[in-house]
Amino acid sequence: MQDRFQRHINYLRISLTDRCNLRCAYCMPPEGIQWLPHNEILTIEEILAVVKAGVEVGIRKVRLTGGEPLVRRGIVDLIKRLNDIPEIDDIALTTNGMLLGAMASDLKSAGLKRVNVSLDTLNPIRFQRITRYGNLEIVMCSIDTALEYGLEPVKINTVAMRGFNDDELVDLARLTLEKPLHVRFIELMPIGTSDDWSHIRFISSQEIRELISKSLGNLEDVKKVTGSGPARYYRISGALGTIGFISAVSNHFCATCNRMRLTASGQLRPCLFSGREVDLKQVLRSGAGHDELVCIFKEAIMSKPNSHDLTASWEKDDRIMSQIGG
Ligand SMILES: Nc1nc2c(ncn2[C@@H]2O[C@H](COP(=O)(O)OP(=O)(O)OP(=O)(O)O)[C@@H](O)[C@H]2O)c(=O)[nH]1
Ligand SMILES: C[S@@+](CC[C@H](N)C(=O)[O-])C[C@H]1O[C@@H](n2cnc3c(N)ncnc32)[C@H](O)[C@@H]1O
Ligand code: SF4
Ligand code: SF4
Repeated sequence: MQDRFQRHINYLRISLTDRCNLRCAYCMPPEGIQWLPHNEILTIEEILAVVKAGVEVGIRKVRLTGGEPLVRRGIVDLIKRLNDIPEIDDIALTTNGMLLGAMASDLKSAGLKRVNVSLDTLNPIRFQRITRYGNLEIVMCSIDTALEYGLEPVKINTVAMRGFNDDELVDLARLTLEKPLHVRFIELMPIGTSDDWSHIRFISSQEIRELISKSLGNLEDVKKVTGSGPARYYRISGALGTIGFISAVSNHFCATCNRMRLTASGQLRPCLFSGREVDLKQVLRSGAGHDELVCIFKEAIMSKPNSHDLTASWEKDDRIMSQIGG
């Protein structure tokens, strides 16, 4: 359905858990956060009830995220059951890649269509520094496994950070020359937990683009890479994959926003950067039926804000990506 600003809303991002097996420095403190108790997380049945209500108001694409969605028990079963909903035509996953290699076969058989894998550096020491518990080799193998199983398009999410990976952005872009990968550079957003990883490290998409085209030549426009997100895509001449830019800060894409979010604790959230949420968990647990859920979903879509300007609210926020469902 359309919201008040004539945007077509068809995409639901579902956070399966606030937990994670890594602690990326820009996302979480080293000790982690206060995890939600299990009974405060939506069950698989409850998630499915929300998706079925979403389908009635036009949801056709779902993305499973978190926290780290692959640490959530029952994810394979959930994907199978999402795949059984005829109206859902795209089931995607955003993951840090640590468990993806081992699970790729089951995920594919269950009906997962494609994956986006986070990868901020190609240097093993830096990788461990930024993720604190991650292992670069495992993640690189997972990316190859995802390609082998046809979980395509395989997209790589790279947060660009000055003084951390700005000297590697060209090498990351080069990954697209030999493999059909879609490497997306994401602008660092001011919602992490540490001042060391805040606006002082911000690099704009335009600066990254200039850096890459200086080294690798002109970037050709690419019209479409399968997906529902806000990235703009380009190709290095002759490359198998593409390069994308997610300019959440310098050039927000709210005018074409197509999404709603469901947090792990069951809040339906119309906008990543607006605290307004509807408590669906309470509604579900007080015995609401399908029609009531559909009504609430509709109202939440109609309450989506026009936009959110991150440059105007650069101050640190209490909420972090893994809690909202990044
Ligand atoms: N400002 C803003 N940023 C978003 C939003 N959704 C995703 N992002 C950013 O884009 C990054 C990549 O998102 P992904 O989870 O890989 O998914 P996507 O780009 O929406 O998905 P596809 O294009 O369908 O593959 C996220 O980590 C966020 O940094 C949004 O609604 N608003
Ligand atoms: C919150 S994670 C959840 C899914 C999974 N754990 C992963 O890392 O892919 C989703 C994406 O958000 C990005 N992210 C987290 N904090 C961010 C920030 N402050 N600015 C920009 N992107 C951020 C991560 O790099 C990752 O690509
Ligand atoms: S970015 Fe993803 S992998 Fe890294 S700490 Fe946040 S939720 Fe975990
Ligand atoms: S900031 Fe809000 S309105 Fe803008 S693209 Fe993200 S979710 Fe949509």
